Amino acid sequence: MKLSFKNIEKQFSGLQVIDNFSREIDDGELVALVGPSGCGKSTLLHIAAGLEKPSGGVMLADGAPVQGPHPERTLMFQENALYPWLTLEQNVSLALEFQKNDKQQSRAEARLWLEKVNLAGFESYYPHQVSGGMRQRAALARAFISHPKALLLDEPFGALDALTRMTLQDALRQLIREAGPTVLLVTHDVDEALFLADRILVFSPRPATVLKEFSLARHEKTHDLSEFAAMRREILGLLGIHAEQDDVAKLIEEVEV
Ligand SMILES: Nc1ncnc2c1ncn2[C@@H]1O[C@H](COP(=O)(O)OP(=O)(O)OP(=O)(O)O)[C@@H](O)[C@H]1O
Repeated sequence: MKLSFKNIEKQFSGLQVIDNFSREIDDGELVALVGPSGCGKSTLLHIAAGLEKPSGGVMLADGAPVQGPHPERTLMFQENALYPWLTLEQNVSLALEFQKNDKQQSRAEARLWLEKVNLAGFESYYPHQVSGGMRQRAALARAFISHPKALLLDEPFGALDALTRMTLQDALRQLIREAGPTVLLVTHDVDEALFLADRILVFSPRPATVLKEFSLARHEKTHDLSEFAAMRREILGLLGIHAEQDDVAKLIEEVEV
């Protein structure tokens, strides 16, 4: 699905959050949105999802104006939104049952998707009985089961520790390769953006405008991101973080773990 942001403006009670944002996101492309907290990244995702209406400009999905939410454009949040009173299988299956699919068939398909995200054997567990990483795996299965044409991911792994985040990034990349949706990814983790994205948009503080765009398409990537060191430094610099500060932040993170 091609997503087109055309001269998007957004204000909330006089607060200008998005200022004339225009970009085309190609079918099957993964674009990461990186920027300071509160600059308006989630607002852009909500506009693409049809949850918020722009104050100006137009949002198009495959050339048609976005009028509201649609299962073709699936949003996934950081805090997994699994229902605590349903098992993992029921949670994943629900995405299909909502679309009036046959219940037994939906359950069978949910089991297949849970297997794809390495959760075979945990179908009848409740969310509180599994780890945060496992809950996000289930949330990924639920996001992919209805074969969305666009996936809108808002800090999907932000609440996880660094190691779990990496294994989830691998799982996400594998699912994307198989299913080929267009993906918009909001992340605070520059390494996550470098690892997953074909393109990175770095935003200014509010109102969000694009400071710089980085293309990473056609790179065969691993978690060893040393070939992107210069780009990483530049992105962090645009965000006002200098390498030494970043190292200190990492050190603090390690000490806290
Ligand atoms: N529904 C809303 N009503 C009023 N103000 C809103 C609404 N949604 C967002 N805002 C405001 O718009 C600004 C941008 O919020 P948004 O969540 O898009 O930022 P963000 O870049 O995703 O931030 P973060 O990285 O911290 O999640 C904030 O000042 C926020 O308070």
